[in-house]
Order: sequence, then C-alpha cells, then structure tokens
Amino acid sequence: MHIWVTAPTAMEIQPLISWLESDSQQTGQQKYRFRGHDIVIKITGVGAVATVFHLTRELEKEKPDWILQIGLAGSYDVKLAPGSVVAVERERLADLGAEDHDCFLDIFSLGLESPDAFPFEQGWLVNPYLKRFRNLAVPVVKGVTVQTVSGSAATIARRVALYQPQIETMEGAAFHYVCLHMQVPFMQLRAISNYVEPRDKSKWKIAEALASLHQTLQHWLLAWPEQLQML
Ligand SMILES: O=C(O)c1cccc(C(=O)CC[C@H]2O[C@@H](n3cnc4c(=O)[nH]cnc43)[C@H](O)[C@@H]2O)c1
Repeated sequence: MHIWVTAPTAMEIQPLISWLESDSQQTGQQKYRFRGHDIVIKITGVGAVATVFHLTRELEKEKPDWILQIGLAGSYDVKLAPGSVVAVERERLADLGAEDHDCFLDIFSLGLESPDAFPFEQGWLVNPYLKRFRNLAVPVVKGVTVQTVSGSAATIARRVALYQPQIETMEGAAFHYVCLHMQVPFMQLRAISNYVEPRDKSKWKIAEALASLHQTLQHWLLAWPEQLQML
C-alpha cells in the first residue's frame, strides 16, 4: 500500500520520521519502505490555505491508497483531556462567514453556498472511509476548523452553541475538503494538546500529546492494512 502521512508542522511529524529512520528502509526524500508499504511524509503548513495548496498540488501528481493527517488539537469536551487521541468523523469550517454584531453567520446561513453542495452534507465534511476500520480504538469525534484559535469566552460559547464540536484544529476541514474532492481515502488523527478555553499557553501539554499521538500511529502502522475492510 502507498500511504501518505501529512502534518501541519515538522514538530508534529518528527517522531514518525525518527521511528521510520530506525525501523525501515529509506527509499527517497521523506519516503520509506515499511513492512511492505510505501510511507511518504508531507508537511503541509499551518492553516487551511497552506493545507489546500500543498495537498492539491501533490494529489494532482499522484494518488496514494490512503492519506493520514496527524497533529495537535484543542478539546471542547471535558472527557477528552490533553494527551487523548481521537479520529475525526466530521468537520466544519467554523469561521468562514460574516459577523453580524455578536452573532456569526456561516456561508450556508448567508446563502452563499448550499449546505448539501458536494462535498458538504448539511454543512459538514464527513469522512465516509472511517467505517473501513475494523477497530479504531480511539474516540471518533466532531471537529471544527478555524483560522484563529479560539481564545475568549465569547468566541468559545458562540462556536459551542452553533456546532457542538468536540475538538478544534486549524486544518482538519481543509484536509477533508481536498480528500473528498480528490476521492482519496483519508483519516484525520489528532492528539489533544489543550482545552479550548480563554488562552493560557502554560496549560498546554504539547509533549504529552505528541507522545500519545505517535504511540497510536505506530500501533496502527504496524497493524496496517489488516485492520482495514478492503472494499
Ligand atoms: O502560541 C504558541 O506559542 C504556540 C506554540 C506552538 C503551537 C501553537 C499552536 O497554536 C498550535 C496550533 C497547531 O495545533 C493545532 N491546535 C492545537 N490546539 C488548537 C486549538 O485549541 N485550536 C485550534 N488549533 C489547535 C492546530 O491545528 C495548529 O496546527 C501555539
């Protein structure tokens, strides 16, 4: 199988590179042969714009069997503490729209886009490929994607009231949007580095989140593709 593993930043993917460098054969720049699979590493940048540009440019050249997006995320859910790892089932562009005084109107309520125009389903970007996993062994969650990390009580309350998200990232919806359009099976795997709350960077657990993320990822890659229903 030909698998791409992408991340917004080098920091989020470096533990995988170190592991592959010691446990597999390097076949090119950021390319590894691992237990019969080709694994390619791609760093796609922070935010939706960089993610769409880098992914689309690469997918125009070739299509892998699977693409993973890995990285950090904020948690809206008290049950998803820093260090938890999740798979994202659906995503929403939560800050694409207009402010109307204290309210936020997304592109669907503004009438700029139909909520069911492909690849949206009622405004969500849903991953149809998750059901191919026999046993995910991580919580499956609803994510929102924003270009400014939520850091005030008013913004957080507004996003919760509109979308009831469990996690927040800056790239997830862009990843789902491109993969749905390009018809490539995909999976978004995130580790919680912080609660979404009025900003307090001292509480972020980036090292712990990265350790959990890469433990789960290594476990998956060792079991791949036995844990997939090959439809
Ligand atoms: O403020 C800093 O000094 C700082 C240092 C390292 C990383 C950051 C980030 O903001 C990481 C953003 C990165 O991680 C994802 N992420 C993590 N937590 C959240 C969140 O609460 N809301 C949205 N995105 C989050 C995001 O996908 C970025 O790629 C800051």
